[in-house]
Amino acid sequence: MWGTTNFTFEEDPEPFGRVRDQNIKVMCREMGISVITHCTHTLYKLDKIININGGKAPMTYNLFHKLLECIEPPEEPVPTIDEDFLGGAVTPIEYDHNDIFGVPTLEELGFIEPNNLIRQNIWKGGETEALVRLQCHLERKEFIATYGKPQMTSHSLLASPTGLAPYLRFGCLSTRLFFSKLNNLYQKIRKTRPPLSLHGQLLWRDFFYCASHNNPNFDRILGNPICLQIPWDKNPLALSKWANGQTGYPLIDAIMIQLRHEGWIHSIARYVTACFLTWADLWLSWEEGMKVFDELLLDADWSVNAGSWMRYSCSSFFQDFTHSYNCPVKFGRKIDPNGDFIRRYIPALKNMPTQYTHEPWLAPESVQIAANCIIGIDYPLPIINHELASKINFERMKLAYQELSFGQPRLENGKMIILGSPRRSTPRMPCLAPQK
Ligand SMILES: Cc1cc2nc3c(=O)[nH]c(=O)nc-3n(C[C@H](O)[C@H](O)[C@H](O)COP(=O)(O)OP(=O)(O)OC[C@H]3O[C@@H](n4cnc5c(N)ncnc54)[C@H](O)[C@@H]3O)c2cc1C
Repeated sequence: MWGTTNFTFEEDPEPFGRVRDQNIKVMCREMGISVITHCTHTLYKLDKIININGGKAPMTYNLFHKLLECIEPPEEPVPTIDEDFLGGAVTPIEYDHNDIFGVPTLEELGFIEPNNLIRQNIWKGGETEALVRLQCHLERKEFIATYGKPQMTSHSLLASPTGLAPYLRFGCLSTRLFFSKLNNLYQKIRKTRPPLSLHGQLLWRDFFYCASHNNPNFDRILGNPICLQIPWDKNPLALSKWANGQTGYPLIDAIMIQLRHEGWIHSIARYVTACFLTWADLWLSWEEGMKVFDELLLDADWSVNAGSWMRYSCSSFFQDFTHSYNCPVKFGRKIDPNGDFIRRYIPALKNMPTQYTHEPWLAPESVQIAANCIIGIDYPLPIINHELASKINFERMKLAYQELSFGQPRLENGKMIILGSPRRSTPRMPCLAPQK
């Protein structure tokens, strides 16, 4: 951390220290500058977890969680401005500070906003904003106590004024501060347990950081030892339609337009669109989806993004979980029964009667004319037949797993479960359920 030129140098205890960091230290040493390193971006010292796991990163969240019991808890955060900021601790600045040092606007930087951009000033940058959000977040005690079983509505898909991921991503909010404040709160209220608790969500972040340790190919399929080499299709046109919200499936399109306009989408929205792009519908590579998220998400994070894409495309991190949001129409009706979310982001469907908002191609011609939205002209026809595609893809996935010696699939309560092969002692594979 750079603060003054008068640090005391401490040997870095990290065996996995990055070459860049080492180079900086060497450079500083040559210049007579001391450097002190702290583990701050993650909660835990990841090399310790890897060491006690025999030099390998744990590949399931359960194992990761167990290993945490064997190492010391995260350090307490150092006192920060948040202790005082409500009390009015203000750094004196010159009256013309903004003129001289202010951040230029997008226009001043030469970016022209597209006309159709629904830009909302949702994500105000900086630590002060992060701390206010954290405070609000913690005040929502009930939400925190029952986190993991939230009642989803279409409103839940909108950016929340207490969202924190972009602040963690840019270091405006310390993960240790977040964790420690949660700890304090959990001592007072009833809590859910990881992996579903908010605590558990933060640990997912550390889990993916840990899993990507020493794996430079973590964000790609080729050469990535932890990723199943599933033979995904290549279809640049379909990829572009997905990325630009033109698949003809309103829920998917509304989410992708929201992402493009606002730089954030809800966790479940990420999951739904990831499934659609990969195993549920388009059978395109998770790598491509990850690149789009990487470009558009404000909280885009190399480890968490790639890790999540691998997980939700059934390519890695196999553990018991059931895919249940893979049908955009069915899930769309459930979460957005009145079509409010869809109309917000797809003006072409504004006047489409609610019964057709999730399947506008089924609207009779007279309804389309009355709604001023001709499907195929004003809004695209569906890019794919979901029912057919999900059945075909399901067979392809079965084949891919079999060829990779990942055991025989079986049916349970209408959902397909693929058991990991004993040879690889892989935990149970995700349930792949082609939905009607
Ligand atoms: C395909 C896909 C891609 C994703 N890409 C990213 C990414 O690039 N960066 C990113 O931070 N998260 C990513 N996530 C995880 C998760 O969706 C976001 O962290 C979460 O939606 C952020 O919203 P929030 O600020 O309301 O966080 P909350 O739900 O309030 O959670 C608090 C914090 O916990 C962490 N967290 C929450 N859920 C997860 C999770 N499933 N995995 C790891 N950490 C989590 C985040 O740091 C987050 O800020 C991705 C998920 C999917 C399915």
